[in-house]
Amino acid sequence: MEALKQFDGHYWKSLFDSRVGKTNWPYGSGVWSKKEWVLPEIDGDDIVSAFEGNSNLFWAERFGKQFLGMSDLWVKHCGISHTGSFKDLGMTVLVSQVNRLRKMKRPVVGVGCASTGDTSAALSAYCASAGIPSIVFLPADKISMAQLVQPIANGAFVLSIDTDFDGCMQLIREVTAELPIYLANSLNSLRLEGQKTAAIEILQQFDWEVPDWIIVPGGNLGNIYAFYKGFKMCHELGLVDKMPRLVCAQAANANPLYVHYKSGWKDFQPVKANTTFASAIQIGDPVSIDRAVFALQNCNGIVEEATEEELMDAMAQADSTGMFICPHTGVALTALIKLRNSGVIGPNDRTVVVSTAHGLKFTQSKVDYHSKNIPDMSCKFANPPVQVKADFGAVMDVLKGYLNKTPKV
Ligand SMILES: N[C@@H](CCOP(=O)(O)O)C(=O)O
Repeated sequence: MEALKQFDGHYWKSLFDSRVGKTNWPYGSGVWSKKEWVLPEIDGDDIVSAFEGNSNLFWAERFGKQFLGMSDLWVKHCGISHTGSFKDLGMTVLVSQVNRLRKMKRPVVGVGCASTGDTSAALSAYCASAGIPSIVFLPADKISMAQLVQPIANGAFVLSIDTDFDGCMQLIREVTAELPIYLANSLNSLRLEGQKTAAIEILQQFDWEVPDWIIVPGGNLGNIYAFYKGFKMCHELGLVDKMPRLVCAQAANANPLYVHYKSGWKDFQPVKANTTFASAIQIGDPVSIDRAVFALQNCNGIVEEATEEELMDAMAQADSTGMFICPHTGVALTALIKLRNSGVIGPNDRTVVVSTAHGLKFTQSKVDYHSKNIPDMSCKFANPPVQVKADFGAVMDVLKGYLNKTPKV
């Protein structure tokens, strides 16, 4: 009891030994003694930090080395922003322009968009901030709860329509042709002017050295063109001496660009987009198809696709290295894995994967995966919580089993 009062650690060690047995305990006894807890000095290589300085650029060291044998893999987290996706970059430009138009007494009664969740979140937030009415068309039951609540909370006029994103897009185009509602989807080039700044920022973050590869998830396809535009502008200004190669990554369940690419860019055909965990890119008839094809053709680009199992496994693997990404970034990482495995992307190629939205918008799919609650998916990287009685011995037994399986330092 004296030891317990002093709380010097030895009490806990002896209790542990008596419950689970000394012999299997892999660590030295010193780990429990107070003097071992004097902190050693650390040097720069020891520092565990997600981001370089203040930026949203993450060196994916563990994911790159452990899973792909890569030394120079980076993730650009565009979802670490006000509404949690890259859409903020373009929407601030567009809504600012509308603000100006309204001050000039131009007849703009509101701003509207069709959305799979992120565009509507950004539009509604910036409009609310400026006091401009926003109108959003959402496909009923096809976006995450976190995304649905964003425009609702921001006071947008939300129409939940019994169709898919392509149906909503068609409707908002017809409506904005009739009413003075300003269309905020990415066919509006103001959006792309904002989004292209992510490319410029990447170059700045690498001190104007051009990465070899940029991998971007693609749905409505405005963003792949925005990245092209940003890199192209810097190239033409002489800030950099070459273009990176762009890879557009699609979900196999919504892959019109991939099919088009595989056909050698023959006639484009829209597809019926099937349900995908990458719900923000569940789009079969992308509005920016021509611009995306132009961009990819002009930078020796590639299109890849990811099955549901591939994208969920890639997301889980990335999360296990501390990333907590969205399923769309899982699509982009799958493209990377495929291109790395086929040798197209080399071990030392500087590669940037664009993470488009915050993982917290997609917790349900992560919960389903880690609960192994997805039909026809083995969920091989699932990490379900362990149910255990509120009893010291039971907890210690479970911990012993776990610690015996973990790599020893
Ligand atoms: N994924 C998008 C779909 C619409 O995109 P946009 O960039 O063309 O406006 C979304 O979040 O709504």
